[in-house]
Amino acid sequence: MPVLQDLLDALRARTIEVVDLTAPLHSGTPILQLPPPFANASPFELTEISRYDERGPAWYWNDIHTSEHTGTHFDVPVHWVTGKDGEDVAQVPAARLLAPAVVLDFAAESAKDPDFLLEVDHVRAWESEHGPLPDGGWLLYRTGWDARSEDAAAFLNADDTGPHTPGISVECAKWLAEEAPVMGLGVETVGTDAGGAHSFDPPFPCHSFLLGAGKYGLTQLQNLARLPATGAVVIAGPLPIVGGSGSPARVLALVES
Ligand SMILES: O=C(O)C(=O)c1ccccc1S
Ligand SMILES: [Mn+2]
Repeated sequence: MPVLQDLLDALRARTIEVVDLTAPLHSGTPILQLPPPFANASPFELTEISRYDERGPAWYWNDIHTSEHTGTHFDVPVHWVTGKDGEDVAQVPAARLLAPAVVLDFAAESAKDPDFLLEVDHVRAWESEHGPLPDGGWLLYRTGWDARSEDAAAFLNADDTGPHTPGISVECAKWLAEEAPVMGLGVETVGTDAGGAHSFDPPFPCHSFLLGAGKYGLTQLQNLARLPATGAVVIAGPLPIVGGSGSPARVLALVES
C-alpha cells in the first residue's frame, strides 16, 4: 500500500490529526512596534473590490494590504542584513516546507517572567529527556503567548521600557544557528526575538544569527499545547513572494492521535 494512501487513510480515520498552528489574520492582528526612528509594518487590511453588486454581480473579492511580517509568518534569510545574500521567500525549497518539529514548553517560566529567555542549558536538558533536536526540523518554542494573541496590548506587553515578551538568549540564538541541526525556530510571540532584544548584543540575535546561518523563523504560532514534545510534522506554507523577506503563512502540524 503506498505510504501516501496510508496517510490519507489515517487522516480519514483521525489516527493522524491536523492541528492548525496559524493565527486568524484580520485588521486587529498584532504587529511588531519598532521604536522611532524605525519604520513599521502596516496592519492587515481587506479592501472590498465587489460583493455581488454593480461592481461585480456574482462575485465577492478583496484587495489585501499587509506586511510580509504580519500575523503567523515565515522569516527567511534575506530579511536580515546578516542573511542579505541568502534566500528570499520564493527561493525556500518546497521540500523544506514539510519537516519534523519538536516542542520545548516554557509556558510556566514565561508566565512567571515575561522576559524569560531560553538558554542552551534548557535545550540540553530537554534533549537529555526527549532525544536530540531534529535534523532539518523546527524547534517550536512554547511560551503560552498564543493565549494573548487577540489582545494586541497584552500580546506586545510593552511599557515605558519597551516590550516584555519571552525569547531566546544571545548565546542560545548563536548556538541554535551555528551548532544545532534544526532549520528554524518557531515561536508564539510577535517575532522570533524577545521583546527586550533591541538592547541585546547583537540586537535581535535570533534574526541576526539564525537568518545569517540560512535558517528560518516562524512567528505568532498558536496551539503548540496540542503538539507532543516530539513526533509532529509541520507543514509551513509562505507565499512565494519573489524578492520577499518573508510572508504570512498557513502553518499546520500532523500529529499522531
Ligand atoms: O521578523 C519580524 O517579524 C520581526 O520580529 C522584526 C522585523 C523587523 C525588524 C525587527 C524585527 S524583530
Ligand atoms: Mn518576521
